[in-house]
Amino acid sequence: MGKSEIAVFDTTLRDGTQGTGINFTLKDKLEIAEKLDDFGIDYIEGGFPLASEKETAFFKEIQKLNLKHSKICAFGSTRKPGIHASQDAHINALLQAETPTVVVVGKSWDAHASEVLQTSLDENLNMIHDSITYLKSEGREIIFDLEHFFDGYLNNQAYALKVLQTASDAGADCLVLCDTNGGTLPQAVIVAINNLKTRNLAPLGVHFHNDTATAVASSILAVEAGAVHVQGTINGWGERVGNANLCAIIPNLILKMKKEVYCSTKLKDLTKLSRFTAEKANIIPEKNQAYVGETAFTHKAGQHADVLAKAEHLMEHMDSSLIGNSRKILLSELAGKSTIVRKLSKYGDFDKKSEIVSKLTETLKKKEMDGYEYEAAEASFDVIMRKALGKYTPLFELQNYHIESYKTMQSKSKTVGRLFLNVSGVEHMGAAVGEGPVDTLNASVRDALIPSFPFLKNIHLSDYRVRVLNPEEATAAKVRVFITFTDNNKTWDSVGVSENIIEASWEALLDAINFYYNNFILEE
Ligand SMILES: CC(=O)SCCNC(=O)CCNC(=O)[C@H](O)C(C)(C)COP(=O)(O)OP(=O)(O)OC[C@H]1O[C@@H](n2cnc3c(N)ncnc32)[C@H](O)[C@@H]1OP(=O)(O)O
Ligand SMILES: CC(=O)C(=O)O
Repeated sequence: MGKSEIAVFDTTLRDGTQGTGINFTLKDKLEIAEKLDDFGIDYIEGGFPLASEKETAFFKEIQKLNLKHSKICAFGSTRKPGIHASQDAHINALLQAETPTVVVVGKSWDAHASEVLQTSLDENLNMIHDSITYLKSEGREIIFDLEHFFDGYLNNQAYALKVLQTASDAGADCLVLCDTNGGTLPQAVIVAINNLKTRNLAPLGVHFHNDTATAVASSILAVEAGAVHVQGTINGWGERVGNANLCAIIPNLILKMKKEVYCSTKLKDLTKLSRFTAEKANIIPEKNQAYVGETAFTHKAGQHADVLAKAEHLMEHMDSSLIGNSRKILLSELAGKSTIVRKLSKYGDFDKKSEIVSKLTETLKKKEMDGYEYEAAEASFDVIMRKALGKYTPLFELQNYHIESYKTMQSKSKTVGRLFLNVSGVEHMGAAVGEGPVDTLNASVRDALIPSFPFLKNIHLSDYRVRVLNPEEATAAKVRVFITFTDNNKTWDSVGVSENIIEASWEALLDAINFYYNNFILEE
């Protein structure tokens, strides 16, 4: 592990869970904390112990895990007005969490002290001072979050500075300037931080929300201006539109700014960490997230694929493997010959002058004109390439299919199907009753062929999507059907287009089965 010049503070388990739709079970929280520790995050804010029994339980259970590096922090407010810190429920909950570090959040915008806490500005300072000194006397490291610091600084600079000085004098180990409402632009952040440089204060940290889509920018500029502690969440989740995204901040610090950060030796696990956390939150990760998103190194334009073929360092800002991501080149109407050469490379060496490359490029453009889309259906294009190369062996030929849907007053609709297939001159018949035509076709093929081709038992349809291409044609409109198949290990996608949804589905089904048959059965 590297040394730490900048401390990375993760609040996925606290502020992250303030994001809409982000809910973790206790087990999820513990598993995420373990992954954050493996990755080398310096501080993990585990939650708000006063908020619920689950939060309290987290702090008990996490002690049993013997984390290697991360310091677990409990989060809570300063004491209430007019009482001693030792009598305050928040402060006691923080102590009972038994974490080495506690995060105390206090008001630094005068209007919040008077209108929300409904106390005097002096009493707010006392609350901050007492809470910190009391927790320090109990042996805790204190990270003091100055809630609404940048708005406070704008509205009553003298008071915001008094809050900073009070917390620092009380012994806070780090003063975190928070943009709680997320409305501050990076230039204002820099002005404020530069103005603090001449003061004798504890080290500074920052915590940004992303309401102006500048949270990451503000975080890295703040580090440039002298902040030594940066807070954020995995995947940028958090209250309202989210927090600064650590999946962008961490590689920015390490790769672009050459800062020494403890987790630098684990950087290649960043994409995995992002996806693991998304899985725990049961959220499909944003594909276009910087660095770790599925499309962060995906190229669609033909000219870009051409550059990658000639000089890959000229078309990507970094080597995607450094953060555990990978490059993809998409097939589409925007592709050129370079993209086809790359796709054909699994079948041999071709160059842009090969006749087959021109032919396949034309086929691709024409098929896309006709409504096919291969970007998310590469199995169908693989079948096209194999046909062009003479490397395609169909599992069967269709003689005919017959599909009939019926519904009675008493029952919901059912579809009955029967088909005849020809396999090397032998006729196979299959029949099934299914929920709808695609289900029935799929089941009929399996009924006909599983006795001779048991591999079909191991693959199944996992997703089916339909898009109407020209809705103005009403019931005569063309539809595009995408099918995803899986063998529970790999997945592959195919596409079919027709005015008839059954025919479009059949086409996609054929490609999906034949893709697998040619690539994984015949060639195994
Ligand atoms: C910027 C941030 O993200 S801060 C983190 C906020 N996180 C959360 O609120 C999530 C967890 N919160 C909870 O479970 C609950 O809100 C609790 C348990 C903390 C408090 O619940 P309740 O006691 O019912 O209070 P409620 O949520 O209605 O109001 C918040 C109280 O905290 C007080 N408060 C807010 N900030 C501070 C502060 N820095 N110091 C002291 N008190 C504070 C408010 O004045 C209000 O007190 P009041 O009830 O005396 O008016
Ligand atoms: C502390 C915190 O979460 C905030 O001010 O946004």
